[in-house]
Amino acid sequence: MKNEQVIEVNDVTKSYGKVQAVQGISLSVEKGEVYGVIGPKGAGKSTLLEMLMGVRKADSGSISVLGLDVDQEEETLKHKIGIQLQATSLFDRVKVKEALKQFHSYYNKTRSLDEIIGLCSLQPYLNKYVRKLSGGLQQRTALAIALVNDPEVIFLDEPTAGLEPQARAELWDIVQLMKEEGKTILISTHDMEEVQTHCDRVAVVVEGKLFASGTPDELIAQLPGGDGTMEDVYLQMAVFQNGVSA
Ligand SMILES: Nc1ncnc2c1ncn2[C@@H]1O[C@H](COP(=O)(O)OP(=O)(O)OP(=O)(O)O)[C@@H](O)[C@H]1O
Repeated sequence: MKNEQVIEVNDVTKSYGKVQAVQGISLSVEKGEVYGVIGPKGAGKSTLLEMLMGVRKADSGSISVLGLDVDQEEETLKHKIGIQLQATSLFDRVKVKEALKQFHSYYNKTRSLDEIIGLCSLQPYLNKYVRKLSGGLQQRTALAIALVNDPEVIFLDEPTAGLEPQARAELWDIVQLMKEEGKTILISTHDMEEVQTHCDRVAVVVEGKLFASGTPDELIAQLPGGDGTMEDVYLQMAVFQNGVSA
């Protein structure tokens, strides 16, 4: 049986003035996958994710998420996806419980707050101000907020950046639980160890283009000698980008 495609991206481009941030990317993501997006700084990862979330409009090409066109059916889609917002922006002046309740009230279809609090182990922090929490707890709060509408697809843009190992592990534990529930997760990260351990498939974006994609094992098999780690894949790709081995 063919796996269900949850995200289909077809030849998408996006420029900011003269900067061609995304230049003709096509990819597809299956239901239940943890799909990593990796690449050097400025490669176009955030721009790509933002277009998939429907918060940034592509210049050309098409994107369908859960069978919905992200441009035409943005309103419907908003209720079916979860976006991990940066904790510093929207809700850092409120307490964890208040932030959760506020976002919970925006949606018709929701997941029980108690359940989300349990999933994200936030019980001890409910009456603390978000901005006073550690980076890891802020990210967990942001992830909890992304789960309030019980989304089928979850977008995480560098959720573990700057976190210590324990906080990273806790965040990935929640991602794993979501995967086990059949959710589809798209995640950008600069941490190749995380990619190798947790991602089912990976898109390598370099200078706005899809340089390679596949499972971590498939990408590693493409290395000279066919052996190594995702760190080696990343280094190889950065070398390619500098034209050394092109
Ligand atoms: N709002 C914007 N206006 C102008 N240029 C932008 C804007 N957002 C991104 N860019 C440019 O587009 C290119 C791709 O940026 P993007 O943030 O998508 O890359 P990224 O791979 O997510 O980078 P990072 O790893 O640093 O987050 C970069 O050259 C960046 O400077």
